[in-house]
Amino acid sequence: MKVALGSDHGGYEIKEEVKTYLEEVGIKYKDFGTYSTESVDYPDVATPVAKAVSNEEFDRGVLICGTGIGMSITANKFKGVRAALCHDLFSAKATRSHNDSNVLTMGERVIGKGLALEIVKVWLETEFDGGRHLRRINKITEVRD
Ligand SMILES: O=C(CO)[C@H](O)[C@H](O)[C@H](O)COP(=O)(O)O
Repeated sequence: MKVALGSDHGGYEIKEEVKTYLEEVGIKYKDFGTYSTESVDYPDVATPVAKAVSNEEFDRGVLICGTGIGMSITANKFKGVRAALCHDLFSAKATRSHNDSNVLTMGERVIGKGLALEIVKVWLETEFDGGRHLRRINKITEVRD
């Protein structure tokens, strides 16, 4: 599995923790920035990460900002991206088994690094259940406004 990782300044500290975790468990990743706590605009980071998942260069994406909301809104504009904002373990597990989410977003101003790492772990480890959930995901793919 290859993970595309990114944050704005509001999610920088947790992004660095996630990198350490991925290294410890031997999961390949690319850090798309940001590389300091200097202020940046979250769409500028969410875009290359979501593109890398959309074009299947990477299997999954993890995006962190202050709330996780801006990252989620941006990432979900990309074809084939199912970004899920998760701040609890139940949602992190359910969004993998039911939604086959391929991008996880979190907010560093909402949760601490301990919970964030637990969320990343369960989200990376949980498989998609398929079945009725696949039918629903296919409907999402086909939705046009
Ligand atoms: O995207 C966000 C909100 O949806 C993030 O929380 C950003 O990190 C936040 O908006 C950044 O705010 P700042 O006041 O510029 O640090």
